[in-house]
Amino acid sequence: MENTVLEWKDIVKKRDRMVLGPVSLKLQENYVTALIGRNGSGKSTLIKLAAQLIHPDEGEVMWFGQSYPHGLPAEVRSAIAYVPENFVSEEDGLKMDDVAEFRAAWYSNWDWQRYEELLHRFEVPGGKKLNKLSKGQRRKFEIAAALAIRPKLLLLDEPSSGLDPFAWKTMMNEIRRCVEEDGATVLLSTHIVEEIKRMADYLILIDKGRSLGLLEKDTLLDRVREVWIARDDELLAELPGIVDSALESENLSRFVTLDYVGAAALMEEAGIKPIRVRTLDLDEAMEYWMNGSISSV
Ligand SMILES: Nc1ncnc2c1ncn2[C@@H]1O[C@H](COP(=O)(O)OP(=O)(O)OP(=O)(O)O)[C@@H](O)[C@H]1O
Repeated sequence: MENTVLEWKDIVKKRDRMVLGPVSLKLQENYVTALIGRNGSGKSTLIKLAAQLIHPDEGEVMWFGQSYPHGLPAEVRSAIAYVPENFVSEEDGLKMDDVAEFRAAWYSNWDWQRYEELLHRFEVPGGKKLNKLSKGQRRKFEIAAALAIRPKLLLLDEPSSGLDPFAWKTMMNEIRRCVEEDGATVLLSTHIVEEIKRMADYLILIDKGRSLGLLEKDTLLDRVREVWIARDDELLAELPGIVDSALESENLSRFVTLDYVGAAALMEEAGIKPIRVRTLDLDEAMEYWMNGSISSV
């Protein structure tokens, strides 16, 4: 049986102009899950709850099967790395190495070799104060420091923001390495389809503070198809999961279904063979999902 590393259980968090939740979601061990959704939908709020930077108004967050409403104990906290979207200003005037020393003392699994190696690969100049780093360099430092913790749970809020393409590729490889070699579980919020394609095993879609569910990426791709058949309006009206349809010519219909297995079974029953079937790209499939068209499994 798979282990649950993180769980949001009936979570409600009230924000100025919106309410996140109720949300119930679980992350299984050793997978990468991408949080997707429009700006302001609640992705960072969910991640901050997972980092216990904020507390829910209702419900509870569980880490490794337990809730800690009065604060994460040191051994649990030291298994969790968090790279925020915006960095804390209290550390601005400190030198990188001093911040690293501080974190090394705090996190029991801190790996100096990994930290140095990552800074070298990211080409971040050593010894600088954090506020003297460029935005991308600062993010590289934070990613290196997060990975140096050798976390069991890695929380990344839009990690690629401001990274150059070389650093972006290094980051993606290193995150996968962290999952494959260290058995880490990763949650990252992103707007970048390529990042989801390359890294994510699962997707969570957040829309206006609500979860539209958690789907395996491959399941999403398997479900959605664009199909062309000889015109049969009666059959088309019965097919499941139709989200888009058009008459291409007098005798040719085209439709998109979110339940291709169900649609194919009905077509077979009716003795209709599709003329053409197209698998959608991830960004197209995600767009249908975002439009509220697919429920989670
Ligand atoms: N500290 C806060 N206090 C009050 N409201 C907040 C706070 N932080 C965020 N919000 C509000 O909560 C909502 C969700 O914000 P959140 O940052 O979680 O969205 P997001 O999905 O991460 O957005 P983006 O993709 O733009 O980063 C927004 O309406 C935002 O204005």
